[in-house]
Amino acid sequence: MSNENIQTIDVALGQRSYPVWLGRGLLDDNERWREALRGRHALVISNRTVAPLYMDRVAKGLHDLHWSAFLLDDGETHKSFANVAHALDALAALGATRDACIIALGGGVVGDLAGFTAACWMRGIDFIQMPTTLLAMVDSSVGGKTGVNLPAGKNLVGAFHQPRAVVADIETLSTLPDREYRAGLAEIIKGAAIGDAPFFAWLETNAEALAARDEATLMHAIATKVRYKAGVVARDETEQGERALLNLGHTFGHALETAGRYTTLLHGEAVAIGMVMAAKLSERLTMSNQADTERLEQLLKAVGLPAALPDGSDPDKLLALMRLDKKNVAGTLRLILWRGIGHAEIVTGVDEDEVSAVLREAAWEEG
Ligand SMILES: NC(=O)c1ccc[n+]([C@@H]2O[C@H](COP(=O)([O-])OP(=O)(O)OC[C@H]3O[C@@H](n4cnc5c(N)ncnc54)[C@H](O)[C@@H]3O)[C@@H](O)[C@H]2O)c1
Ligand SMILES: O=C(O)C(=O)C[C@@H](O)[C@H](O)[C@H](O)COP(=O)(O)O
Ligand SMILES: [Zn+2]
Repeated sequence: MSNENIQTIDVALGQRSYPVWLGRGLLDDNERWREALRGRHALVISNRTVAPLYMDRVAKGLHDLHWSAFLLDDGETHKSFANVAHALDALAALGATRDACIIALGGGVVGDLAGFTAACWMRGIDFIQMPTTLLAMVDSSVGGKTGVNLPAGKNLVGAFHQPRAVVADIETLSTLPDREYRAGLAEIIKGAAIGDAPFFAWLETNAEALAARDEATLMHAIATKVRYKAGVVARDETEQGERALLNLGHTFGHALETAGRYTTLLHGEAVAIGMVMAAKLSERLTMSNQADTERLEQLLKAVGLPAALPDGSDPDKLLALMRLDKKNVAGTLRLILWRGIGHAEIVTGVDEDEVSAVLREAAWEEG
């Protein structure tokens, strides 16, 4: 297969560096991704929606290996500890040795769970990310955050475990439902909002083309976001500092997802709303201005994302859920707040009364 139009973005982590390949037809290009497989065992983890669409292409590249598949039911609720145990059982049934490789074929749910399974089996084996959603291509497949949810909160169990390669075949996006596609745009907008004001302006100009899935525009957006995230991860792999900025909107967003028992809002939608809440809180704390909040809201709406709290949101419940966020320290809220387009900041000891006031106002506006 020709290398034309395939972009390679490196995640520079010394001996654990890996490529993110981005382009059309990559699932069929097994000569390329087979190099990341070291042993003779492979477990493909996917789900019941994605496997019928794309498993055949991956299977062609595994024909001479000892491999099997483990399929999740579809949905965020299946990113669970119980399913990690089932995936580990599948590795045992396969007779997987330490040189085995897990292939994650699907969206972020599959990728997070497969990566965590890889981190656990025999204290850590290889895995390859084959993201099939926009969100997974621009965010979850890159950077090695793996894990699962608990009923008490999002991603409360997990490990940092980097993949050996990311194979982002944009052809797979042709079957992705619109709502899921838009959810992926939220994580692209997030990257621009945190650290790239010119990219934010470019997104504003190209919002219509992006919403219409224009391929050249989309390729530019995906590559820009992946390059940005790869840089942050290379500088701060385990979130000792700067990487926490990638959590803009997530303390609110994860609380919204958990409050809806992982069934009402998609992750990207929750992050979109969460970013607006973070912007409003930042405005209230005089860190940013109303004009920038409005630009953020406008851009999110322009690509079809929600920007307001869902009907019936309970501010007290959301605040209680935010108290279990992993960024918090010494019992105080540690949030990613905003200095305006292109600038986010980690703020420790945020006053809960201020957070509560923003949530109440937002819930009242919706009610
Ligand atoms: N690890 C990280 O750094 C990171 C970053 C962002 C998000 N996440 C996590 O990722 C998850 C969200 O990922 P997601 O948005 O990809 O959701 P998802 O994995 O649930 O996939 C979205 C939906 O699209 C379907 N699907 C996937 N690919 C398809 C395709 N090509 N054609 C048709 N349907 C397809 C899936 O079956 C599912 O129904 C959340 O759990 C979130 O916490 C992790
Ligand atoms: O890669 C990161 O770092 C991120 O924070 C990316 C987020 O978009 C992603 O949702 C991540 O899973 C959140 O991680 P968590 O540490 O808040 O669980
Ligand atoms: Zn996210």
